[in-house]
Amino acid sequence: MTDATAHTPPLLAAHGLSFARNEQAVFGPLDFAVESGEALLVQGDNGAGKTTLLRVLAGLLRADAGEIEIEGRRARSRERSHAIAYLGHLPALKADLGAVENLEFLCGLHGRRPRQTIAGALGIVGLSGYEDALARQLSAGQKKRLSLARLWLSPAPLWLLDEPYANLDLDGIHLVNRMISAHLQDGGAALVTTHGAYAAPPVRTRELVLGGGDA
Ligand SMILES: Nc1ncnc2c1ncn2[C@@H]1O[C@H](COP(=O)(O)OP(=O)(O)OP(=O)(O)O)[C@@H](O)[C@H]1O
Repeated sequence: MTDATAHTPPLLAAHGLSFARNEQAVFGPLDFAVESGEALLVQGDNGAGKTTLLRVLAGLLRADAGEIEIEGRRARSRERSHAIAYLGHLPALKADLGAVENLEFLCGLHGRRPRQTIAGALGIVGLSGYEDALARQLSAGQKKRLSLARLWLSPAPLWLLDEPYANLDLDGIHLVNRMISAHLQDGGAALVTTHGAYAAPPVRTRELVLGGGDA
C-alpha cells in the first residue's frame, strides 16, 4: 500500500474492448494490460482478429465498445500518435524515395529518438550501403528491415508489431528479438502478433490468444 510502484499504471490497458464488422464480432470484449518492460504476444489463427486489434489500438479503426488507456489516461488520437509506433503488414514506405530519404521523411513526421541517427539505424538493421537505394528496388525482407530502422528511430514507447518476423531470414528474426529486448530494457513495451511462439522474443511476455473465448 505504501509501495509507489504498485500504483504505476500500465503503459497500455484495454477494458472491454470489442470490434465488430457487419454486426459480427471480430474480437472481444477484451481486457488486457502491458507494462513498461513487457511484451504482449497476440496469438490466434488466420482471421482471428490480430491485425484488426492492432489497428484499433493504433487508432486506425474505431472500437465498437471499450476503453483504451495509455499510462492510466484515456487515449485519444493525440496521445496515441505520440505513444505508439505501428509496424503493419505492409511497409509504410515511399516507393520512389531512397532509404535515407524515407527515414528522414518519417522522422520529420513522427520525431526521432534522442541519440539515434539514421546512419546508425541503417547499420543496426543491416542496410549500410543501401542509403540511396529506392524503396521500390529493395527486396521484401530489405523493405521490412527499412521499416524496422524507422521503428528503431521512433521515440514512441509502445510498439505495435504486426507479424514483425514475416519476410525475414533467421538473422532478421534475431534482429527483431534484439530490438524488442533493447526497447523493453529501455522502458518500452511491445505488442507482437505471431502465428507461433517459435520466434517469441526472450523477454517478459504475456499472451493474448484471440479466437474462441477472447478475454
Ligand atoms: N478490410 C476488411 N473488410 C472486411 N473484413 C475484413 C477486413 N480486414 C479483415 N477482415 C476480416 O476480419 C477478420 C479478422 O481479420 P484480421 O486481419 O484481423 O485477422 P488476423 O488474425 O490478423 O489474420 P492473419 O493471421 O491471417 O493475418 C477476418 O475474418 C477478416 O476476413
